[in-house]
Amino acid sequence: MTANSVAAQSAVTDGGAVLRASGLGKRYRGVWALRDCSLSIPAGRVVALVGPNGAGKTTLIHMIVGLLAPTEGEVRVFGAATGRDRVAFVAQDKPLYNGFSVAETLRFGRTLNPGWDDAMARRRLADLDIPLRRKVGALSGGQRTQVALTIALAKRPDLLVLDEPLADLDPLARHDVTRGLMAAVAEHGTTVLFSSHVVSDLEGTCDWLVMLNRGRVQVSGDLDDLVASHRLLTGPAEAADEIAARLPVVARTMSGRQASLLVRDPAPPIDPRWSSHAIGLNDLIVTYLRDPRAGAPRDLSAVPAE
Ligand SMILES: Nc1ncnc2c1ncn2[C@@H]1O[C@H](COP(=O)(O)OP(=O)(O)OP(=O)(O)O)[C@@H](O)[C@H]1O
Repeated sequence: MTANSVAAQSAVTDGGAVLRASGLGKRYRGVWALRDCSLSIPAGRVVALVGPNGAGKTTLIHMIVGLLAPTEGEVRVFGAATGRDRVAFVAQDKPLYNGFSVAETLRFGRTLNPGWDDAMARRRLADLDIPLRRKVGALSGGQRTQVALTIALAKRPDLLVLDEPLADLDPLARHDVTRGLMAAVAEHGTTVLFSSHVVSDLEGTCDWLVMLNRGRVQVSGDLDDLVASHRLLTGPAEAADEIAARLPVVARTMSGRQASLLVRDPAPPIDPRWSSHAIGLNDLIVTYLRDPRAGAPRDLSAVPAE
């Protein structure tokens, strides 16, 4: 059995999860950057990892791709704790050789990666009007991102991990990048995990959401399930405590005699003085991120535990 077929076998035996973290934690000089991180990601998803600055996103990503060793717990990728040959990673600063031309960068990639798809890489760069002769150091920030992303895609990975790929892109380029990611998933079943602050770009792009806040997982789950499982309840402020005692309240805001409660898995019927509304993705994310204590550290994953 080859290494790849062992890994593929492992992916199947890991309950269909491409990635599974259990009690994962990282401490830097006595301070926890990430703690008690347990989650699993099914294959073929586009996963958005969101969280405020310093939430632990890069730390989690670096442990996933094998650049950092956990202080506690473990993360398994395709069922294995080590070995990341089916993973491509684009780091936040998109490290490329400035002195190389784009063509030389592609040649370098082809030399290093046995499964390299050169035709796709050239086609993609031509579609993006990025000249192969241009030195990488002379490209714009957005063009560098596109070159780094093209190299990652040309490796034909089963898991593509990107740390803030959208940060230095204009709205059109962000759209192109997210469309490219979705096409990779559709064509090759690649699982994509990317961190982002650009919450407005997530809708219509990702279908799985992981929210980190102050080193803890607030939420991890299917995007549609998450949106459907939350409701915004509005009603008289004096009855808010009574509702909060019965239902899992994620966040509450008071305005005069009116209270608004974001509730997870609300069990009807509720007090008839209260009304219940659906909540959009952006409002849901912002509400969680505003309160680091919101949301029990719980995995909504559909992937069964081992
Ligand atoms: N090498 C390091 N040494 C010490 N502390 C670190 C180190 N790397 C990260 N940290 C700390 O760990 C915490 C999480 O950092 P991390 O870079 O993972 O967050 P992030 O969510 O990616 O942030 P951002 O959105 O700003 O990129 C922060 O408090 C950060 O200061």
